[in-house]
Amino acid sequence: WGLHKRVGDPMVCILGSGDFSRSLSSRLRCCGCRVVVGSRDPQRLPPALAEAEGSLVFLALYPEHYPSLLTLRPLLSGRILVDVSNASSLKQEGLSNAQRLAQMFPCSSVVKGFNGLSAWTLLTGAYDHSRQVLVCGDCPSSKLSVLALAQRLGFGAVDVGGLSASRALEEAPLLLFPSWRGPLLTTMLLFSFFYLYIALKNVLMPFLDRAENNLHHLPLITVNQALPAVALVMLSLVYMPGLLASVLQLYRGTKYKRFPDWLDQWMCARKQLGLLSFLCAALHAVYSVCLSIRRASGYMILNAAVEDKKKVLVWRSDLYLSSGILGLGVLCVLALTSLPSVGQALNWREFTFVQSGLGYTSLVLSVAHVLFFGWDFAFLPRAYQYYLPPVFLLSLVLPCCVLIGRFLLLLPCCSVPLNRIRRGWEKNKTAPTQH
Ligand SMILES: NC(=O)C1=CN([C@@H]2O[C@H](COP(=O)(O)OP(=O)(O)OC[C@H]3O[C@@H](n4cnc5c(N)ncnc54)[C@H](OP(=O)(O)O)[C@@H]3O)[C@@H](O)[C@H]2O)C=CC1
Ligand SMILES: [Fe+3]
Repeated sequence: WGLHKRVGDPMVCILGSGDFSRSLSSRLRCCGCRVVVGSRDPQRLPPALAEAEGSLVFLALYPEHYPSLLTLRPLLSGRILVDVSNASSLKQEGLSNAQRLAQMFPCSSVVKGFNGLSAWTLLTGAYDHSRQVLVCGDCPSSKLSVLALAQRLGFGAVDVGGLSASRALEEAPLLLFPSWRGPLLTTMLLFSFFYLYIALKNVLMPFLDRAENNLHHLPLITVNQALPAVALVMLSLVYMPGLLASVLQLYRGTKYKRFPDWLDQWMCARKQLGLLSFLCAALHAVYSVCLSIRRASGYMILNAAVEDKKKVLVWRSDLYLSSGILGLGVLCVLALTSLPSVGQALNWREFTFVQSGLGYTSLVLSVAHVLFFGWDFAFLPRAYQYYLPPVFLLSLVLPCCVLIGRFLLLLPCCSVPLNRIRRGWEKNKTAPTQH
């Protein structure tokens, strides 16, 4: 406490001496607050609540133990009780933890907050207000005290309304990676589609057709054919919503109308889609390295190069590898700049350059990689066996649409009005006239 203990520093009480309590009290002390911790066990810590003059009392215990505090009712009356508990399961019936607490202590004022933070964040989280504490409660002045304390501890503090909002706050931390759900599902669906498609074309059909047994393709070769297709389609899904938004703005002639919800959500999922695309591309690289070691196919191509006329083969396979490696490298940079700490170090211009400019570069490189790979096959009738076009062709459809769309939007007839719209011009509004 030493240096920080000054008259006038706020006094905060914490009931319960577990993980959350320890982390919270350490942060409070770092920020110049005086802290009193009360415990059930008088041996462990003296119950100093009676002499503590502060009005803020954090309840750092599980809600099923709240009734054990009923004996403290006279001491707690008139104070602000901060409920930091989380829901134990989603879609619970009846009152939230905070609402039940408010019923138990009618003479105290209950404020919900801090429950989205982990004990670890409290201990080590940055003091830069980028992490938000959501607070709700029925008494405005109590809420203000808690909001002020959250800001003092270096968090952004947001008032989300009355105590009726507490259920949502209690349930929110239970959701597992909510922003990743859609992108993960998309990845899995795409992967299943491509995997089954390749299995049908290269394993099942040859077996039915000429009893050829290709089952050994399934664990590695088929996976490594599906992965790049997924990576490529996912990457084009990153840039698709931006194009659609531009087209919509052009069509409406204004940027001041909200996008439809699905487009909004899609835009918000771009970072996750991009990172998952990066993951698939990286896995594809690792798989390919393993496969080529196994096959030693490199030697075969090198041997072929000895014969002069086959040099064109080397050219193509080297361009294929090179564009793939470069595309993956650019994706690496993109993934890195999506880390908050790296992204914050860039200014607005640099960030758009990296995310848009480099993003399209990696899309072009990946498309080139696939084209160099498939160029030979594309014109063989054998590639279209069983009326199933090769996977790389399927995986090119969306990326090519995106690249063509992007190119069209760069033409002056689109880019000039689009830039005007981005600067606030509106189609149906004439300039203000002077009277
Ligand atoms: N840990 C975390 O990261 C987070 C925790 N929370 C919330 O904080 C609250 C406490 O969590 P946490 O600190 O992790 O849990 P702990 O189990 O570490 O601590 C709970 C404390 O409750 C007290 N307690 C235990 N049993 C009883 C009982 N039968 N009667 C009365 N008091 C009891 C004990 O304190 P004592 O012995 O001193 O009385 C114990 O230290 C929970 O509601 C949790 O949801 C919220 C966000 C994050
Ligand atoms: Fe590849």
